[in-house]
Amino acid sequence: MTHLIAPSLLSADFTRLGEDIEMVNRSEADWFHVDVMDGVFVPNISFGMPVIKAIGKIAKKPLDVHLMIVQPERYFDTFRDLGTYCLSIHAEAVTHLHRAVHQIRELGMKAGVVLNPHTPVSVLEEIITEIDLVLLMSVNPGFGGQKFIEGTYGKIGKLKKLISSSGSSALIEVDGGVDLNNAGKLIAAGADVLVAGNTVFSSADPAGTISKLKNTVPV
Ligand SMILES: O=C(CO)[C@H](O)[C@H](O)COP(=O)(O)O
Ligand SMILES: [Fe+2]
Repeated sequence: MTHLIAPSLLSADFTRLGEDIEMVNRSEADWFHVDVMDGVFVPNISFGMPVIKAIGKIAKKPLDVHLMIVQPERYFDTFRDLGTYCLSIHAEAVTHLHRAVHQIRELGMKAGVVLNPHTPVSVLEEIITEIDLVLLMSVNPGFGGQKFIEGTYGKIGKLKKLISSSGSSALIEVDGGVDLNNAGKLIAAGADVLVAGNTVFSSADPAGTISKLKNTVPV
């Protein structure tokens, strides 16, 4: 499978969000990455249901929702109703991860588990065959435009080993500080999905940058 690109709307220009969404619709991007922050799990608040509802009305590509909230189980139904394709929850935010991922799948969504930079891949050992995606944070969550953590390459390698040795078909997504310099190395390490916020939306040619990310070759 060729890698997928998921532009993060966190870095979009909210005064012209509709235009930025239309740009992504027309671009070579595969998914919309939607970052939901509650000011408790992470030290920032992003946007909530009315904004996501508006995004869903015009987005023509699947919504890849990254929940950075405590007790995410409270909102699984709501995110399904908002048209979420893949719902990712932090391993650090739930006590009963197994129950939570099954609830997500039973609602008809793909289930993703997110790991903060300090959380080892080994926490997924007993659940890797029951999830659709692992989202590795390559920055500490909460803000766009942060510096990529270099240890992520090694973590992707460990995750790849766990996935292949278990027979899991989970995708590996990398989120935070992804740019045109590290994309090729991330794909070579085994990343299937690259999230990019600042790199896309602060560029002079966002659609062109998405195209460059999409056509990046492993190095
Ligand atoms: O989850 C996130 C932050 O918590 C964002 O998806 C991520 O930071 C993307 O932004 P950038 O590419 O600018 O780093
Ligand atoms: Fe994210």
